[in-house]
Amino acid sequence: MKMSQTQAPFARLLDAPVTLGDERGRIRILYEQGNVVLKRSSSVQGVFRGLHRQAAPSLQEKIIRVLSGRIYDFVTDPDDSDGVIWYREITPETDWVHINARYAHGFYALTDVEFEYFCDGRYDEAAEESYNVADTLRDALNLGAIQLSAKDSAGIPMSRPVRRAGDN
Ligand SMILES: Cc1cn([C@H]2C[C@H](O)[C@@H](COP(=O)(O)OP(=O)(O)O[C@H]3O[C@@H](C)C(=O)[C@@H](O)[C@H]3O)O2)c(=O)[nH]c1=O
Repeated sequence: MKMSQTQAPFARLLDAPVTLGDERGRIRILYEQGNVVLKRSSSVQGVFRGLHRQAAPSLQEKIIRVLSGRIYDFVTDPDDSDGVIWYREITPETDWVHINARYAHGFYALTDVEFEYFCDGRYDEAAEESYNVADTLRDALNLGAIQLSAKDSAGIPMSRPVRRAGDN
């Protein structure tokens, strides 16, 4: 990976080796070494990314945070037929949040948002499962317009109860 050494011995993340943009915003891969990847995505208000999960053996643990803006973050265990979709609000004041690899994960941008996430496990598009929960969330949370990518629109439709984490 290309690093600046202008203030050796400190290295700085230089031009991201991969920048992927679309109408929702962009993804930058800031660091990738072995199974460890650090990514940052920007999304405009109203974008929903997810729900995504990578199937075994391409499991992916994630540690996420919000750098600016606010999101509703969502997880559900697709293998639990009685499962619910859990959500919580995450802002820059929230600490890093761990997302277990068994969960399908996604978020809704309540404002324009910069989202950063560390993945233990490489990106494997062929192993990715995508669940479309847009209608479910629109009904449950009154979210208004939801902007999805074509890929996420084609995800498996999923309808489950939606619960705020911490509520029983
Ligand atoms: C995430 C990612 C995407 N891509 C490519 C695939 C595609 O052409 C383009 C956009 O990909 P996506 O639409 O899947 O990007 P995105 O919707 O931002 O996907 C992310 O969503 C959040 C909720 C997560 O939990 C992440 O793990 C990841 O799945 O970028 C990579 O090459 N590497 C990556 O690591």
